[in-house]
Amino acid sequence: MPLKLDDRYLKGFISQHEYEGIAPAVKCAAGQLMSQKGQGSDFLGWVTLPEDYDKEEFARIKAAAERVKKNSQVFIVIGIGGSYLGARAAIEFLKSDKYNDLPKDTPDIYFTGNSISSTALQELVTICEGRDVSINMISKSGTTTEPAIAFRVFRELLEKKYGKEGARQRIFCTTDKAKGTLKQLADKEGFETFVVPDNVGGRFSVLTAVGLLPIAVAGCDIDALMNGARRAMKAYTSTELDENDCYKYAAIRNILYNKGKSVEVMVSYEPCYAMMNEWWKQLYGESEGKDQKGLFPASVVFSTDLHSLGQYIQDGRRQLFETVVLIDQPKHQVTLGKDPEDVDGLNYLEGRSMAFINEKAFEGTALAHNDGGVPNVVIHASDFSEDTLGQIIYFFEKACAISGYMLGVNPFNQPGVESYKKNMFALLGKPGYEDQKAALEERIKG
Ligand SMILES: O=P(O)(O)OC[C@H]1O[C@](O)(CO)[C@@H](O)[C@@H]1O
Repeated sequence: MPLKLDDRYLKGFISQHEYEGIAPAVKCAAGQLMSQKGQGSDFLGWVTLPEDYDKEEFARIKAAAERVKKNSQVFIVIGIGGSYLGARAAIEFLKSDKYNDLPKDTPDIYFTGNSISSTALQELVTICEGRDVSINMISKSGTTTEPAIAFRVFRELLEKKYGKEGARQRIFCTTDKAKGTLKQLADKEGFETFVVPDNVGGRFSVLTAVGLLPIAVAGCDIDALMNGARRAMKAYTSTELDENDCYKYAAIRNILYNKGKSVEVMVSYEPCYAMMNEWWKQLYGESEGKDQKGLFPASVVFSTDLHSLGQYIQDGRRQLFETVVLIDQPKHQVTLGKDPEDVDGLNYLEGRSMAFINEKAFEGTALAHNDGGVPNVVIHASDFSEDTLGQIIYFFEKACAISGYMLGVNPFNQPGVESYKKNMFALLGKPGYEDQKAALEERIKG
């Protein structure tokens, strides 16, 4: 079943003539994207990736995943941003946010190199003690500090445990096909490598080896994932808004942004979607937040966060709209039984499934938030299958590109992230940053 955008909770916030008003801008953005004439057009490899991905490498990914499944109890995935969020989000969506704790015949999977916390790193080293471990080091640039630090620690751990040759069989590197420190290191040490294509940016890379190897190690069907993405690629081509929910979502975001909404809150009613929210936040935040423009992407999981951020969304500053992703078919059903004494007063729900209760929670919340002045865009997906996930990924990637072009930014660069890196390198005394060091230290002294 294809994704379905439901606009009933936008009534009173967007009128038909506003869709008509923005339609030419959507067409223009789609033209820029599909003719490859817009800004950042060197990074459009993801557009046709579901069809023209490297089939030989895809087979190698599956073979590597089978080897890891057989010889490892723990699989450590090292990467940050687009080099980790998509894989983790997919595994939690398809399997569970409690994947490591549930019974399974695949390795535990841990993600590291996504912070500089020695506490987090050391805890993971402890978890690996006495267990068979393989590593996937992922960095498109091959130079990012956070994963490089973690890789140094885990490479040493594996070499101590298995010897150089043994470790070599257990280390997989996903990086640029030719350049970067990681590629050089992998070639020198003889680690198996997988490629992040030049024309696919980090946040658009989940359907390359970046996401596919960890997802396959978790026992997910990566063929079905690519099939779903391919179906979305074929489905979202019309430039008519009422025929293309992907472009309609991009249009709605821009209509609401233009009338003063500055924060988009991604809402899910499933805890296993929380990391998909994180993946989406990087996708939209890095793509649109530039030139002093862009919606701020935030996220919540309901009903959990209705008991924390719910107050603000209902009643705080009115700069928000919500995008709700609803998964129609839960992975597991739970139905409420009867308590003869009804001490908890829940007998009125006897025989009701939790999915039904969750649905009523959503409907009640959407209406309440509408009453509080918060528009809701709703996107229905049918289930937690690989096929559906492939569609969701492609839907948000393509909508992001269209939306970014409508906003007038280059959706495919991220110049802003360099600022913290430069300062950190200078403060750490990295060669080449000597001039900035003294000035920064002076500012810190105050
Ligand atoms: O894969 P890399 O090159 O290590 O980059 C990781 C992440 O860092 C960023 O470049 C930001 O610094 C993201 O765009 C990217 O997803």
